[in-house]
Amino acid sequence: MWKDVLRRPITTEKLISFSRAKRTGRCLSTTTDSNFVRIIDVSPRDGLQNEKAAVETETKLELIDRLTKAGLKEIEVTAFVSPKWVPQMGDHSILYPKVLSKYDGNGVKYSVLAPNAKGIEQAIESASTVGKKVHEVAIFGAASEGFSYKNTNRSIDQGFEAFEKAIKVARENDIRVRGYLSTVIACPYDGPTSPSLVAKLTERMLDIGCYEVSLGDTIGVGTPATIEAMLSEVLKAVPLSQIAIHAHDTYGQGVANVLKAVEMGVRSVDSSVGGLGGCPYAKGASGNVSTEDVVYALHGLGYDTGIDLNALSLTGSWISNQLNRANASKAGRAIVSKL
Ligand SMILES: CC(C)(COP(=O)([O-])OP(=O)([O-])OC[C@H]1O[C@@H](n2cnc3c(N)ncnc32)[C@H](O)[C@@H]1OP(=O)([O-])[O-])[C@@H](O)C(=O)NCCC(=O)NCCSC(=O)C[C@@](C)(O)CC(=O)[O-]
Repeated sequence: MWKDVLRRPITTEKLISFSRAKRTGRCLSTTTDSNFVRIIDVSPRDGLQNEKAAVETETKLELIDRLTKAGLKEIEVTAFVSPKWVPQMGDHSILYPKVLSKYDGNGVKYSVLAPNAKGIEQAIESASTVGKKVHEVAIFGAASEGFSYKNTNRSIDQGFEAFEKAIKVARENDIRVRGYLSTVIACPYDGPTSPSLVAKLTERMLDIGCYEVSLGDTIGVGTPATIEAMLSEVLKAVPLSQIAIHAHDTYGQGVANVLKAVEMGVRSVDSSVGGLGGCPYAKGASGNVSTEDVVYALHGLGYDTGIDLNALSLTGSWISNQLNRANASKAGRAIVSKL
């Protein structure tokens, strides 16, 4: 029956209703009407993890402080991954307690990335040194075997075994778990990714206990057309409210891809101030889509993000100077030049 319905011309709005109805068994008639888009700034983690020169913990803390003051409500601050794999995140146990002791209770979510139970246990341990709890953990898997092995030394299925153990630890400690699924458009090692595999793995991540899955175009090769094709398939399997988009800007498509996802009803967007970022294990990947560019476009379309674009742009300019690199955000550069 679903195949018959989907063969007919269909609007995005209808598609989303069908997707929800299929999963929930109820018939819903409208798409999301929310005007608010959640922005999850991942620059202290995804943005910095690939920097060759060591970035001082104090610099990371100031970045987090500036993002907080610019109105970000969700910031991914570090990764409890093996420091042998990602040395740049090796200061997680110093940084995270400092973040929690300064900001815990201010209404902002300071989340961390972890690949396994050990990472979550370390995050819990480091938060407990200042009498705090971990705000949220993000686990990460891939929709391609090549990237899964390069990034985490394990197959997709072995990754899920690790996630189940990790989620058990998170549950026992009352910590919400977000999921990342990388290479949802293509993999630098395996080539194009099938949208139906992305849908299957997204559903699997939700089934094991993630509250949301962030779909990552890790190497930024997607276009609005491929993003739409991928999301259309995913939304046949899972509710829109449990999907986020994580775009990289390698081919300059980042904002267009985010807007396509938002047009389709997605209301959770990952981005990185100054367009910082890239994954050390994704050959050819450049920075994340810049938070400034995304916020500028969303505000221009009448969406609300709760973010002060001037303060955000100054933050992008500041961190780019600190890292001695060009500010990759066009909106950020233009805004700062007029301040
Ligand atoms: C998954 C592992 C650990 C497997 O790495 P492995 O070497 O296969 O692990 P292992 O289980 O055999 O253990 C080896 C050693 O690592 C230790 N270990 C084990 N776990 C941890 C941990 N959590 N923290 C610290 N240490 C850990 C473990 O204790 C042991 O220590 P030793 O006995 O040798 O001293 C490794 O591959 C790893 O840490 N990978 C992380 C890679 C990474 O962080 N990549 C970037 C993030 S993903 C990304 O950027 C994409 C995303 C999310 O942004 C979305 C997108 O753009 O698509």
